Amino acid sequence: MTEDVAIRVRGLQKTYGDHVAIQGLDLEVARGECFALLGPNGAGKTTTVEILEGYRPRTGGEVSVLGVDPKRPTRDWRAKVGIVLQSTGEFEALTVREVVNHFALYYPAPRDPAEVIEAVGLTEKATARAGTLSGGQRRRLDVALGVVGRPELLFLDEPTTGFDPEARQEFWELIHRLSAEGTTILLTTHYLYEAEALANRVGVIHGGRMVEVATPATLGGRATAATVVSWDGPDGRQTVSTDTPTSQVSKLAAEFGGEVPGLTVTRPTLEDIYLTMINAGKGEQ
Ligand SMILES: Nc1ncnc2c1ncn2[C@@H]1O[C@H](COP(=O)(O)OP(=O)(O)OP(=O)(O)O)[C@@H](O)[C@H]1O
Repeated sequence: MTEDVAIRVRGLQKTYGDHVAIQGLDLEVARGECFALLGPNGAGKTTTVEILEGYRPRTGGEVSVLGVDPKRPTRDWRAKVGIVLQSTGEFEALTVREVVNHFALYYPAPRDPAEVIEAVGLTEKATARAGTLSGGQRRRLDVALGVVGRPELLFLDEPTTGFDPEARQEFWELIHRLSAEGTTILLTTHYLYEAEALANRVGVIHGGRMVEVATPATLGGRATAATVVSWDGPDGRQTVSTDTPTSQVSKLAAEFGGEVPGLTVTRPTLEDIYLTMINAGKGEQ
């Protein structure tokens, strides 16, 4: 494996009894990259991530994570990998500070627990017992436990589910800081705007297969998709789909002799593109 690849997956297969959850999935994540796995419920995101984390056995295929097959994790490898699971329910009786301090002890070069608690916005709750935290605060604690070991590679499975908008913004800032420090991040999320805010590239999984890998700006032909120009005309709302929105707007401005009433110029969002891809793939299931 070359040094600049953090995760390499070839032909990954996973079956649960008769059910084929992952069928020949390929994935490559570069070191320092933030990569988001997208896909509908049951697509196979958590299965894939947990195989990469070494928590689920695979049925077939090749997997290398930081140069190690997660089937045979070493202690050194475990220390380099940070994990934020979908939810944790232990440590109810310990305070936030005690839990983070406790986790820091497992790692050779941990971050300062107080700084981590601050970074996830839990300083005011540092002395509260974990069992008394709200859902969103609990999730922040999960994130703190994932990053306290200063991981080279961080797995985040739906990290901001239950976060309020402000907490999500703060979390994104934390992820940007970790990215800037060179941490490789593999994230799953159902929030398309979150993938757009954080990820260098996204991969769409559907029915256990990787449908497409691209940057958020180019997924599904997004960069070249037509722009929709809408305005209020004398006969009601008008809409034009065009590859030359600037000239369309200039023409309208000339027609109206200045401001165009109710003018909007929109490109498809990542969510529009994603939903089109997923709906197109439904017939293949
Ligand atoms: N332990 C299990 N035993 C049997 N089937 C399972 C098990 N875990 C997952 N599956 C099945 O494998 C498929 C993929 O599940 P997975 O949890 O990986 O999807 P996901 O993309 O993470 O979904 P979500 O967005 O809902 O979290 C689903 O059909 C699911 O029912």
